[in-house]
Amino acid sequence: MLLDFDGTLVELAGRPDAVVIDPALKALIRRLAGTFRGRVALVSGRSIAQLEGFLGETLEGVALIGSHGAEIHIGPSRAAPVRPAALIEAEHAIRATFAGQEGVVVEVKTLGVAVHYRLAPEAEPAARRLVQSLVIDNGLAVQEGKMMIELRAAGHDKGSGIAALMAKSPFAGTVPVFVGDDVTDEAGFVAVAALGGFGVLVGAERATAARYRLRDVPAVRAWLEQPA
Ligand SMILES: O=P(O)(O)OC[C@H]1O[C@H](O[C@H]2O[C@H](CO)[C@@H](O)[C@H](O)[C@H]2O)[C@H](O)[C@@H](O)[C@@H]1O
Repeated sequence: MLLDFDGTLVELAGRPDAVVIDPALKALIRRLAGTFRGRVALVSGRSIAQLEGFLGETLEGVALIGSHGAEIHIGPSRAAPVRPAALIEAEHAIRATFAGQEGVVVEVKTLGVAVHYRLAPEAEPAARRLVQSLVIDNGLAVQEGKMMIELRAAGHDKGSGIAALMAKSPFAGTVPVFVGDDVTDEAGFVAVAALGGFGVLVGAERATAARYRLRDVPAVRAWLEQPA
């Protein structure tokens, strides 16, 4: 059972650090880790450090794919690329452009820098122009997201992360199900289908590689709460 985080397990919030982790979510994740005997993973665009910050000990027995597939933790095994040096320059350029612009949030992650304009939608064109101009054969790629655009380490996506996870114990030989809501999740839907499993899109109908759909976060949580 492979689960996206923002917009799937937790409701989207105005700012990246404002998501609400309720006790029921922690209890659900613990229960799933038991039900699926360790074959549960969070698959997020967030860094693993961010996920651990939100969920702490709840993640015991849960595998983690972070940074859009670049970081993979299964038990004691840890894999992640080196942070591209170009991210430092990119962060400076982004901060210089949006300094003092109310509502624009710059999120610095282990392997990326994101510009969020959920609270300042008028900043979207400038954010897109800037981020796209900063990819110049420097190991960075543009990642689209909901009301944000990000520069991140190139060469990975949620599909490659899921494929790597599914090749390892205790996931190898099982059928993957991946639940997600965002464009970054589409590569994951393609990957699980190629492995004989299926994707579940969260949200309104759209063109997708997922086979099934759930309406929203409460619908995901209710589905996962059902007895196995
Ligand atoms: O792959 P995910 O776990 O869904 O992470 C995708 C991005 O989620 C976060 O941004 C989104 O959620 C924020 C908090 O609700 C919201 O303010 C923002 O508009 C959304 O795009 C996170 O901040 C990003 O780093 C993740 O890549």
